[in-house]
Amino acid sequence: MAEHLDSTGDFPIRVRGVKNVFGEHVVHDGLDLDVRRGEIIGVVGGSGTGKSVLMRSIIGLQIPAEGEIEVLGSTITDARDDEDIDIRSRWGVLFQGGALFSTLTVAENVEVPLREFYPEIGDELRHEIARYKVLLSGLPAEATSKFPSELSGGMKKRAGLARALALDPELLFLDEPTAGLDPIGAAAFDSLIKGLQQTLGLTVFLITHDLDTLYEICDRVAVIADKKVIAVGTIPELLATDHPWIQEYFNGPRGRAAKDAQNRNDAAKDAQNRNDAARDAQDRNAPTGVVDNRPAGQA
Ligand SMILES: Nc1ncnc2c1ncn2[C@@H]1O[C@H](COP(=O)(O)OP(=O)(O)OP(=O)(O)O)[C@@H](O)[C@H]1O
Repeated sequence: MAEHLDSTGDFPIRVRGVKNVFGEHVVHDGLDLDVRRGEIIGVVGGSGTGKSVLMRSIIGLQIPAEGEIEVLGSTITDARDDEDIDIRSRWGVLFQGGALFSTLTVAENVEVPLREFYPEIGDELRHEIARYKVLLSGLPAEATSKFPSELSGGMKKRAGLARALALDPELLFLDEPTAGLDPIGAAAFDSLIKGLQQTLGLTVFLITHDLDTLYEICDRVAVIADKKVIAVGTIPELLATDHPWIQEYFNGPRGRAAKDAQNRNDAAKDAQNRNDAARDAQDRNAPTGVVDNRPAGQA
C-alpha cells in the first residue's frame, strides 16, 4: 500500500519517488525529501543536479513524470496547471534573478500578488502593506518608488524578498539568494532570512552554493546527487557520511574556510553574550541607574 503523506503536520513539504525527465535527460529518479515545519533547509548539489527543477516541482511549475509531492496538505502532483493549486498564496518565492517586473516600481512589484489574490483590498491598504513588506525586507522607504534598474544587486534581492513576503506566506522558497552579492551583503541577507524565519515562523527551502550560508543559517542540508537526495541532516551529520561528493564539498578548502569562519563567529557571539551577561549583572547590582560622583561629604 502506498505511504500516506501528511504535509499538514510536522512536514509541510513531502516529496516521494519523484522523477523528472527532459527528453532523454533524466534529472531526478526516485527522489524523496521531507521538509520539517519551521526549519531552514539548505539544498545543495553540483551544477545541473536539479535543485531548481526540484523547487519548481514543489511549487507546481514543473509536473514530474512520476512520484508524488504534497505541500501543506495539497497534492501538487495532481494539479493540471498551476491555477489548480489553491495554496499558491501560502508560499512566497524568490527566483534566482529576482524576477521583478522592470516596468513596475518596487512597491508595485510587491502589490502584484496582493492584487492577484486579494483584489478586494483597497488601494490605500494595499500600498500600506507593500510599504511594510519593503521595510521588513531591510530596504529604506525611498526604495518603494524606485524601478528595478535603479537598484543594486543586493537591493533587488531584497525587493524580490519583499514580494515573496507579500501574502504572509508559511513557506519561503529561495533560489540562490546570495549569488552575486559581496560577502558583507551576503552575510546581511543571511541574517535577514534567519531573523524572518524566527520572527514569522517561516519554513524556508533555500537552494544555495554558499557554504557560509549553510553554516550560518541552515538547520539541515539536503544533498542532491545521482538524481536523488542522497543525504539530509545537519552539517556534522553529513560529515559523518562517507559520500565522496559530501566529503569534498564540506571538507574542501572552501568548506574548511566556511567552517573556520563560523567557529570565529560563534566565539565572537559567545564573548558578546558573556559581556552582556556581566553588564546585566552589574546593572542589577547597582541600586539606581545614577552614579554619584560628588566628593565625599557632599553626598
Ligand atoms: N525546461 C527545461 N527544459 C530542458 N531541460 C531543462 C529544463 N529545466 C532544467 N533543465 C535541465 O535540468 C537540469 C537541472 O537543471 P537545474 O536548473 O535544476 O539545475 P541546478 O541544480 O539548479 O543547477 P545550478 O546549480 O547550475 O543552478 C539541467 O541539465 C538543465 O539543463
